[in-house]
Amino acid sequence: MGSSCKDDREEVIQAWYMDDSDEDQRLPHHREPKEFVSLEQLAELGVLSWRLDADNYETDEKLKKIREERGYSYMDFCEVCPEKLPNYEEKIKNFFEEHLHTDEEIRYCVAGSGYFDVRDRNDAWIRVLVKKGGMIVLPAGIYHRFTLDTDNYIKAMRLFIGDPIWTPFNRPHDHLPARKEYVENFVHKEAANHAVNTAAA
Ligand SMILES: CSCCC(=O)/C(O)=C/O
Ligand SMILES: [Fe+2]
Repeated sequence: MGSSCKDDREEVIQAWYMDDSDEDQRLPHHREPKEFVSLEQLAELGVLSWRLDADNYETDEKLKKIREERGYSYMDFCEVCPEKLPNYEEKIKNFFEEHLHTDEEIRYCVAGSGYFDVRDRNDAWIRVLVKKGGMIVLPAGIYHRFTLDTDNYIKAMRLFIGDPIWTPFNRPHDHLPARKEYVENFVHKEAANHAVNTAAA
């Protein structure tokens, strides 16, 4: 993508490095000065993203193609707000515990917004804001967490390959094969690529 051509995903997905303040988790938690993270940098961590037409998800050919290509046979919706989510307080607390899954976490925001925080290669938190129309895939084995923002509402489509397994493994679970594979593919290999590219520049 040329530098003059803005990536339209940036209108619905933005990412930045977080500060380490203990203030309300729903605040943006930008560093001072702000340190944004590009969608390409997220992809280097295995975090994939798309912009889709959230008003027409039933008939959206782009979503259909992604589901077919990536084998996302399962789909349901998760609405996070006190009125709609059973055991809201407990769920919100659990979502924000740092954890990993043994499969991809695939979320497509069809209304509202929320923050998916992911660890970078050096274990720093990157906050990923996903708004209506944003779809992200967190790879199996990446440490992450989720929180609502101050608007307190998200409706997300959840996708999965086959029968869904939602089990979170709270950190530390470094011995799991999914974690070892993640570290091999996205921490070690990507660190080596980065070193080569930096030396060549
Ligand atoms: C917006 S979907 C709720 C968050 C969730 O399902 C999850 O697994 C977070 O890590
Ligand atoms: Fe998760």
